[in-house]
Amino acid sequence: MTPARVLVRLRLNAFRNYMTAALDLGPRHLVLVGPNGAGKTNLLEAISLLSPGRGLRRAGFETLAAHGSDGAWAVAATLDTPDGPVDLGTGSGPGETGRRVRINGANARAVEALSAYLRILWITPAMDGLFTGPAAERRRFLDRLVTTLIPDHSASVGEFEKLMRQRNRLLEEDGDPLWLGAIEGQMAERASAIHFARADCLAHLQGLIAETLGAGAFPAAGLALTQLFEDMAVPEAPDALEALLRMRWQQDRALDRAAGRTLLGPHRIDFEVVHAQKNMPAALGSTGEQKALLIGLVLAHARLVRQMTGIAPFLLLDEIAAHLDPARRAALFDALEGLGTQAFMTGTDPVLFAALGARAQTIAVRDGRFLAEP
Ligand SMILES: Nc1ncnc2c1ncn2[C@@H]1O[C@H](COP(=O)(O)OP(=O)(O)OP(=O)(O)O)[C@@H](O)[C@H]1O
Repeated sequence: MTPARVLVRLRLNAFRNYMTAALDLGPRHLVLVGPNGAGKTNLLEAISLLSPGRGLRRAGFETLAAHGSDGAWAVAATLDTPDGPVDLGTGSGPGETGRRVRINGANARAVEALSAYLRILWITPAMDGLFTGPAAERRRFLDRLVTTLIPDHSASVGEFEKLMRQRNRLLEEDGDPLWLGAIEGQMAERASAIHFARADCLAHLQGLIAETLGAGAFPAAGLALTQLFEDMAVPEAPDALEALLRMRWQQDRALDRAAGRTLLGPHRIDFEVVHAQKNMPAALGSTGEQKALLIGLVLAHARLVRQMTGIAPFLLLDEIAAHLDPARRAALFDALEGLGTQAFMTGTDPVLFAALGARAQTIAVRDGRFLAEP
């Protein structure tokens, strides 16, 4: 399936170990090969910054400029879309801690504006411990998935957390109850939207995983959010959840004051993944099995994003082939075809990508420069 959206040109300026670099691409997948420290992940990170957020390393924008430069960096891309080419760019000036986004030469009002043109999903080695690590990492992962469906979701999570910190401070200072009530009301509004966005995303994903990835290399996963309330079910209507949370936070003020934090809310939720064929928590799988589960989840999500938004998300797959046996690798490459998207993959050994054949363009990277096909 030929992708409807293709990243045809990428330019980097003073971005990490790239001084100036340009890459012209066709509709095929891209495989970047090179030794450790060549700049493969840096290139994926540059592409990831064409979506809202801090990119696949969650790095501070002020750390992205080439070491020893004046602190300015820029990433620019040309995207072929069904409506014609679109120029996208992002970057920071010297000493800036934020970043700006430009679309077809004009400053965008918000970074979320990028989502009208492309969506991006990624898998990196840092996610290898996703199922065994802390709940906060899984929550962040889930929120990133939701954000590829609902671009404002991450901003809502950020606003909720900011309000919650205000509530915690007010509790500590024994602040005005009226003021507390107002903050709890705003928290409840966001918390309800956040909860239902996460739950809906998992419910849709669950259906798609069973349908498309149930058998074979990427085992079907059972997905569920942990309980929001220990003692009662979540009401089905968003308004009812909002009202209930407002009431519970008001009731729990003394408890939360003693604990020094807000004990109840969407910031405490985890999500569980079960290896359905083995009926076993994902965390008990082998390294390769966990990787396959993660890939299954992300590929199913890519399908979901395409179904719900009409945009097939680009996939950034950093060091993806390393832990997969040859059968799973071949299955991954075949699965990419059905998604109708461009994938960008990295590895130190081109042999691992041989099964892609003519479906991919291979570019060698050395010291922040692109070489011809190896
Ligand atoms: N701000 C920066 N300025 C200059 N160089 C940087 C900056 N940030 C990172 N680097 C360097 O960029 C180089 C390439 O890093 P990158 O993570 O892209 O390597 P890689 O090709 O993915 O390697 P590996 O196979 O080890 O994962 C590293 O040597 C790193 O130290």
